[in-house]
Amino acid sequence: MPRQYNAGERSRRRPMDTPSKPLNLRQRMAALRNVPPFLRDIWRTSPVLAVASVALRLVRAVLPVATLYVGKLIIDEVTHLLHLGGAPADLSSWLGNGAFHHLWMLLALEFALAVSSDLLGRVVSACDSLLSDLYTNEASVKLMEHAASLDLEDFEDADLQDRLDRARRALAGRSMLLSQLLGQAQDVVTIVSFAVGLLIYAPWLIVLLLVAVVPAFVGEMHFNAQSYAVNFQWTPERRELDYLRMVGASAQTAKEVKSFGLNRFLIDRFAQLSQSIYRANRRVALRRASWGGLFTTVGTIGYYAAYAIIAFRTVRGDFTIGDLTFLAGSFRRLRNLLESLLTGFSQVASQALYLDDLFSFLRIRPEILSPQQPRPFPHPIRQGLTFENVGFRYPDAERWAVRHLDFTLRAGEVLALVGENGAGKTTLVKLLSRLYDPDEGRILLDGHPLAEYDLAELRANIGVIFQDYVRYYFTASDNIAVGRIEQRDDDVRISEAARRSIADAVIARLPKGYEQMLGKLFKEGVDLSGGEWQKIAIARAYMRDAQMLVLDEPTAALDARSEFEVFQRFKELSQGRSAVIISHRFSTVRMADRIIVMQRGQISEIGSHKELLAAGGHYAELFELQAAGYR
Ligand SMILES: Nc1ncnc2c1ncn2[C@@H]1O[C@H](COP(=O)(O)OP(=O)(O)OP(=O)(O)O)[C@@H](O)[C@H]1O
Repeated sequence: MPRQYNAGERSRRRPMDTPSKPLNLRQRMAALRNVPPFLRDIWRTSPVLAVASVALRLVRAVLPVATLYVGKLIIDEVTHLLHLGGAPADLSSWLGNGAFHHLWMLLALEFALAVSSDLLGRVVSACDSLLSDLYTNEASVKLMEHAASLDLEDFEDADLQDRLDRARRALAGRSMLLSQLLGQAQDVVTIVSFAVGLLIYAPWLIVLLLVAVVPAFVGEMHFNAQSYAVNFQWTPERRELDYLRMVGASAQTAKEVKSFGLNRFLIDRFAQLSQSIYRANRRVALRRASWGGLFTTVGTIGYYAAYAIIAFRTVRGDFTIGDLTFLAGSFRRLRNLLESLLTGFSQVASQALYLDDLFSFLRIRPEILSPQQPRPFPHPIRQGLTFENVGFRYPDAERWAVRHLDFTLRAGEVLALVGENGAGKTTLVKLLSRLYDPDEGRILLDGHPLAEYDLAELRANIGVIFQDYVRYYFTASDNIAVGRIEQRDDDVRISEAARRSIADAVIARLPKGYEQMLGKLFKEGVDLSGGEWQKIAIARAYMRDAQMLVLDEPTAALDARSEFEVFQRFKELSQGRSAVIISHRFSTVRMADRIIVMQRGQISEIGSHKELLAAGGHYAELFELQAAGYR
């Protein structure tokens, strides 16, 4: 059974979770569910680098407290030596004096700790950056592969384009997330080590500490979520900025933009849009700065309160001078660490929101799939392709693009489709090559629904050249080879395809022949005329052993002689193959075995050129109209 749903249902299959207002705490926390799969992906990227980074960070995490403690011991030792008196006169007597041995040992230890910490830091960042690069590369490939698996319909969906855009940005920015997460883990260990020291000496300082840092954390969480919401809301505009940038400065558009004098319009529109985005960001940035300033001051007050208490208790004789430096240092470091941990956590939480975009994009599943057990594809096709009451409506469209299509494309037959603009010809072609599935009715190939055949095999057997074929900025040879990219190195096949589509004469005139880079994007590229590009594109159809050829306005840009020649060859070569040709030129159309006339998405007439002329209907009217132009 074909899927039956209306356009509304289809657009609802991927509801957009647009955070038009700032997300609440639960939603923000919920995004953290993306962290474990992210870490799993990182682990898979390179277990060796991941282990190295974590292990080295663990070692590095306890170095600060060790350093601070050795510092305390040094100060206590110095104070002790001062009390003993008998200071040495110069450095050499210092070095030789056994009484200073302990002090020297401590200094050497602190030096060793400092050097190790620096070196470990370097190695850790090298590991992180290698791991991030690897992850970004792998995830980008995954993103491309996934995008390639989606349906054409998905690509025509603006919501999906927004999501893809955010997924790409998520990927670009998310490599930092790894260092951040591992840095967080390292900070936790350091914090625990400092907190143990503080707990032994003065447990109440811990409470003071929390009071000092929590406001900053809450503030950060709030503003990070707001930044994300702004980013989310402005995705379509950001995509428009990219688009305007492209239209304003690209080889494809320069000709028209210049002759219409569109630059000012594009630049103004760009400036206006970017200014609006800037204003939205500025609002958040300014509020963040002012609240952030206030919260930091609260933290500083907490620190100095603690400092004053410790100083007072040292004077009272509860602590040594060494303890004073250790405690004040611990408190300051702990505060900074806690603050950065909490800020980091809120950043991780907001990065996790961006990861949501990446993962949710990767979760989108295509609907046009091969069946589990495909039916063997017929070689040759015997009965042909039958449309049974086929209807299709584009997502969110009110109108049916095509409806009640009932006809058979017989094996070996050349069928032409004619009809005015928007009549549904291209839609019909997209349906028969299963770029879309019908919303109504069914399409059968040799009596079985198209969906029962393997998708790749079906497409390999139907060679379609669309009217908006792509001009690849590749060499001439590769431009033809895209019709069957596995045969890219088969020069004979490529030149044969060029001969059939009369692209061989175009290529013969190129300075580097088949190796000539086409288009003006890359160095030494040569541009072609519209008709020349078209001949190259038609050659792609001949690269395939397709049993069915579909040419959607293949000759629109060809001159009269070329068109005639292309069709002569096409007729010769499509012997035994079925073909569908869409054309507005009756000189082409009349060569077909049968002609389907489409009007407003429906078939109004079917027959041979002669039959249709004799019937005196819409076809005859259109034919007369064009013929009159030549008289
Ligand atoms: N991707 C799309 N999304 C929504 N509507 C579409 C889309 N493509 C085409 N349509 C609409 O579907 C109808 C049929 O379009 P189709 O491209 O099949 O016409 P056509 O006969 O090939 O026209 P032309 O001769 O201009 O190429 C038109 O009304 C068009 O506006």
